[in-house]
Amino acid sequence: MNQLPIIDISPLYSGHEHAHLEVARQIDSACREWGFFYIEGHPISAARVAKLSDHARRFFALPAEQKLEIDITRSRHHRGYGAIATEQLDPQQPADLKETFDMGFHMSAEHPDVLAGKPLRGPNRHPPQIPGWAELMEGHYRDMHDLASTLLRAIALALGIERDFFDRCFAEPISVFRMIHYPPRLTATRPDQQGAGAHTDYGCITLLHQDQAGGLQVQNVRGEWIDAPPIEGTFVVNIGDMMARWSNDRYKSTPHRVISPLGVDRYSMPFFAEPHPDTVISCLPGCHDASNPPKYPATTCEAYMLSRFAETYAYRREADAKAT
Ligand SMILES: N=C(N)NCCCC[C@H](N)C(=O)O
Ligand SMILES: O=C(O)CCC(=O)C(=O)O
Ligand SMILES: [Fe+2]
Repeated sequence: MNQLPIIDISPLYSGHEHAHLEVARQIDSACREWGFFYIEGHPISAARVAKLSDHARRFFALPAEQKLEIDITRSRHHRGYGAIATEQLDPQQPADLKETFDMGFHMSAEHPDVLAGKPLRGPNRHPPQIPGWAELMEGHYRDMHDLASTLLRAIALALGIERDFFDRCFAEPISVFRMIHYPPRLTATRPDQQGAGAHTDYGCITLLHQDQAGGLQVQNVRGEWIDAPPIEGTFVVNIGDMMARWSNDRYKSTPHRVISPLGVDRYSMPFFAEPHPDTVISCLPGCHDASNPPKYPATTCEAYMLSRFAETYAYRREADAKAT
């Protein structure tokens, strides 16, 4: 009831079919009961995580005017730096006390999607001040994509659908890798301001690395907030709203939030796995039958994500209001 499952996924890399099935079964039951679990036995090295953490610290320590050279609110493709209070994940609360760096699947200016002006498509915008930044981040984006794909193949196995079903949907994805810095909580001036307000994620699955500061909380079935404490060497994985919808609510998209610690900075690194924008999100085979018909009309990944972004970003609401 108060303890998220921890799943060792190393058998997914061993090649034995029965071992894959056993891990798939564990992931399936965690997604149905919690929509949240930890993974261990993944291939992302501790050295890689340490390097990324060091880069995050250096980036967020840059002077504000340098970070704002890649301001996400001036990006047509939703990439770059988001200053404190750019996002408001819980509309009942003040905007989030966090700053972010977002990157996506890099597309050059000549790619047909970019030429066509597709909203989430374009080149990444990396800070030039930190040596080796772009190479590290682009390599990590590919590795996180591969890790998400491995988990999605296990989910396909659990659902009894073609093993490469999601691989096809996740070619040229709109997945985002994000770095987040939460400054220490300010109880004196803003006692109610949270690091990240209560929310559910929008996409399919999120793979989160958190540092040792703590502060992530997840809602259990009784609606109580429980801690999801840092566990060295793991990622916290959770289901997003698009996957809940795709799976006809077989899988849960569970509310979570971040209460920033007092007196210490917190750093986290989520990877939001989201498919190709044209992917049709209509009830997955294996998730409906005569007694359990599809609950949601079909939509596309792009239409769904854009509708959700408008809720989170004040600057997008203003832009949308001007446009209409
Ligand atoms: N595909 C993109 N651009 N995703 C951006 C990340 C949005 C974060 C939000 N908390 C979420 O749950 O998705
Ligand atoms: O930073 C964290 O631990 C969680 C962040 C989160 O839930 C999000 O950005 O969607
Ligand atoms: Fe989240």
